[in-house]
Amino acid sequence: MPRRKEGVDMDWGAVIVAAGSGKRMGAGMNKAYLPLEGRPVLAHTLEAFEACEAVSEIVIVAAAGEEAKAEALAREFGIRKLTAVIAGGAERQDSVYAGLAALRAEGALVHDAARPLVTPARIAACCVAAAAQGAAALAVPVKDTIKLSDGAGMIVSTPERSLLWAVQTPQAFRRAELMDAHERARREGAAATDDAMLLERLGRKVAIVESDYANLKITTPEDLPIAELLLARRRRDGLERNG
Ligand SMILES: Nc1ccn([C@@H]2O[C@H](COP(=O)(O)OP(=O)(O)OP(=O)(O)O)[C@@H](O)[C@H]2O)c(=O)n1
Ligand SMILES: C[C@](O)(CO)[C@H](O)COP(=O)(O)O
Repeated sequence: MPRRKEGVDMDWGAVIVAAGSGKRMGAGMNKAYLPLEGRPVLAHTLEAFEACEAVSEIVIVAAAGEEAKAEALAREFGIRKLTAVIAGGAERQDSVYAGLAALRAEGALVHDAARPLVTPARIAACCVAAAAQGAAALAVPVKDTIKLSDGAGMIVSTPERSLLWAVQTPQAFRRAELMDAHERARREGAAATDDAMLLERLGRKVAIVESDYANLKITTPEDLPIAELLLARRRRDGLERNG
């Protein structure tokens, strides 16, 4: 059990969800295994959590049939905190739920494998905020003006931009509370594209922790060269993993 960290009064386990099919990337494979600066996207992601002192265990949620591939990758890149590799489900929500069941730590971090530029410092900041406020999520202020549509291509309204945040991962929760929220959503047929939604619908507060725009999600083809450039800039600025 790692020493309790200043400001982080609980131990944290990470659920790294890597069971998607990467349809929008169009690579014909799981984008978690695409090369980024010569190493798989998933390797970059795992290394950040391995390097974060607040994190004591890592569970990888792999696509069915890719469990051995994920485990071999974790071994190749020296991920010693790995405690389980399990099969994900049809939706991201199902994969997170499956990963939570394999986690033991009191605190649960949920992170997209497709966000490889997260840093140990940002992970730790999310843990500190969640330990203090119950739950927290990394996010960045929205830069564009966002429109709500009628679903048929017409603008309906413009939400106040100063109140809008583009939420990222990790998102941090007390594991038992997040598991309960997932179980209630499954019973009630509630779908969620992130985990904070599952607490919001129960009236629970989730704190915003300002992140950086570099913590992008590798989603469409242009995201990989952007991530390469961001990594090169981080290396040039000497930030490496501790930014
Ligand atoms: N059934 C799913 C769907 C997504 N994810 C994971 O959730 C993260 C965010 O999902 P997304 O970017 O949508 O990944 P994909 O579902 O692979 O992308 P697409 O929607 O383009 O197919 C990714 O790390 C992905 O591997 C998952 O574990 N299980
Ligand atoms: C969880 C998330 O990354 C927060 O922005 C996002 O909702 C994932 O969406 P996806 O469609 O599953 O990539």
